[in-house]
Amino acid sequence: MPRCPYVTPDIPETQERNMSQEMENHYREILSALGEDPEREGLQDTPARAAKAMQFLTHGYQQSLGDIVNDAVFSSDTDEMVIVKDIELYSMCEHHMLPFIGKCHIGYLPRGKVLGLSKFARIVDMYARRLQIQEELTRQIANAVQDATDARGVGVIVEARHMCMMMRGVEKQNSSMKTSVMLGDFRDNLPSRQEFLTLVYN
Ligand SMILES: Nc1nc2c(ncn2[C@@H]2O[C@H](COP(=O)(O)OP(=O)(O)OP(=O)(O)O)[C@@H](O)[C@H]2O)c(=O)[nH]1
Ligand SMILES: [Zn+2]
Repeated sequence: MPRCPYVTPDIPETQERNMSQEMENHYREILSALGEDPEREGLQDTPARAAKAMQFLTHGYQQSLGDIVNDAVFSSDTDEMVIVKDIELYSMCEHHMLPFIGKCHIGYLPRGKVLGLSKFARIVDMYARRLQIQEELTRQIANAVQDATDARGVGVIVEARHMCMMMRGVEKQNSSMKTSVMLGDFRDNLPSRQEFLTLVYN
């Protein structure tokens, strides 16, 4: 798959142009299918803009865990729980390709090493900027933190509101979805799980 201009400046320019051009053509066809005139003044640049926006919204496909962690794993004697909460996320569900928007809380119990603070947000973004359902997003984030840190336990909670439930379908404006994944001590050890929930919600 061609790589994305937002993440990898070193990709061949022709590949980048091909992906943009292909998307642009499809957006033009969608506009025609809607009964619109893609050549009218207000829409002339829309296919190109929409293609660029879609490439940005899905740029996680062009990233890998190794790239974003980038060796920012540091030796540490800390063995107490670390929490990073309220990491905002913007994603799109794989069913409707409509946005779901919310936040993510991550906790882990280090085992000899800690992960650079910004990397938690980068991990969230990498998976959020791909198509999936919220449950899978939560699991992918948890597994990535586990892989990067070799922690004794990892907990991840995602809270989000889905546009496919709000703007269309059942049109419920006030419901939100909360998903969690607990690994290691967070799953097996009740006090650790409770400490995580207390630190996140109090
Ligand atoms: N579990 C889960 N479901 C999701 C997520 N995002 C969207 N959905 C649901 O995916 C389902 C798709 O159902 P379908 O019946 O195939 O599609 P639909 O006719 O568009 O469904 P409605 O949304 O009920 O109109 C819907 O119930 C959505 O609410 C998600 O992240 N997790
Ligand atoms: Zn959806």
